[in-house]
Amino acid sequence: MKKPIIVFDLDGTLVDTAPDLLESLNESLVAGGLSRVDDAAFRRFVGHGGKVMIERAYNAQKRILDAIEHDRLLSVFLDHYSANIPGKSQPYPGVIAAMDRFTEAGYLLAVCTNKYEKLAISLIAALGLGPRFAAITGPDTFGFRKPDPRHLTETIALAGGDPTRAVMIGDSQTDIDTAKAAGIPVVAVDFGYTDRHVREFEPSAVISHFDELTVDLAERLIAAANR
Ligand SMILES: O=C(O)COP(=O)(O)O
Ligand SMILES: [Mg+2]
Repeated sequence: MKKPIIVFDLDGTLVDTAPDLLESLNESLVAGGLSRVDDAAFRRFVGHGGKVMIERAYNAQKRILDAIEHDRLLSVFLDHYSANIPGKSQPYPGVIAAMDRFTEAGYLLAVCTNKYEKLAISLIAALGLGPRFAAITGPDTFGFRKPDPRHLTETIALAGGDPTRAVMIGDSQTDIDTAKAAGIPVVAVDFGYTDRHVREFEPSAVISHFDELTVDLAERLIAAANR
C-alpha cells in the first residue's frame, strides 16, 4: 500500500529564504539600473519563481523589460543566489520536529516549489535536510509549475505517495490554488510571503507555528477530503 504524504512548499513555508532572495533580487535590479526594493515589496513579487519576481519588480518601477534583458537579469539573480546558498536561510521554528512526527507516523515527505529544482535541492542539502524527502521538485522538473495542479500530483507520484492521503503545506495563494485544483487539502502557514492574509484564499486550515501541524490535523483533513 502506498504511504500517506505531506508536501511542503519551500520558500516561506519550510525555509525562511527571504533575506537571501531579496539580496539576489536587488543584485539583479541594480544590474539593470533599477532601484533596490525592500522586504515588504519583495513579498508581493515572490511566489512564481525568480523570473516572475524580476518582472514584477520591473513593472512596479514602471520599466519595460525585453526578453534579452530579462534573461540577463535572471542569470544575475540565479548566479548570485546559487553562490550564496544557504546564506541566512533557516528552517522555520518547529518544522524539523513536525517532519519527525510525520515520518514516525509513516508519512512520506516531499517538496513542491517554484524555485528551480537544482537550487531547491542544493538549499535543502546545505541545511542538512535532503535525506528526509522522497521527492524535491521545481517548475523545471516536469515542465509545469504551481498553480498547475500537475506540479503537485506529479510530485506525489514521483515520491510514491498516496494521492488520496496527501496534504499540502504552503504560504501563498499559489499553493492554495494548486492544492484545491488537485483536490488535496491544504494547510496554510500565516508567516510566509504573501501581501494578503492566507485566510482570504480559503485553505483547509491555517497555522501560525509548526507545533500546530499535528498528525491528528492531517488525518482529519484527509478524512474530510475523502468523505
Ligand atoms: O521562489 C518563488 O518565487 C516561490 O518558491 P516557493 O514555491 O517555494 O514558495
Ligand atoms: Mg512559498
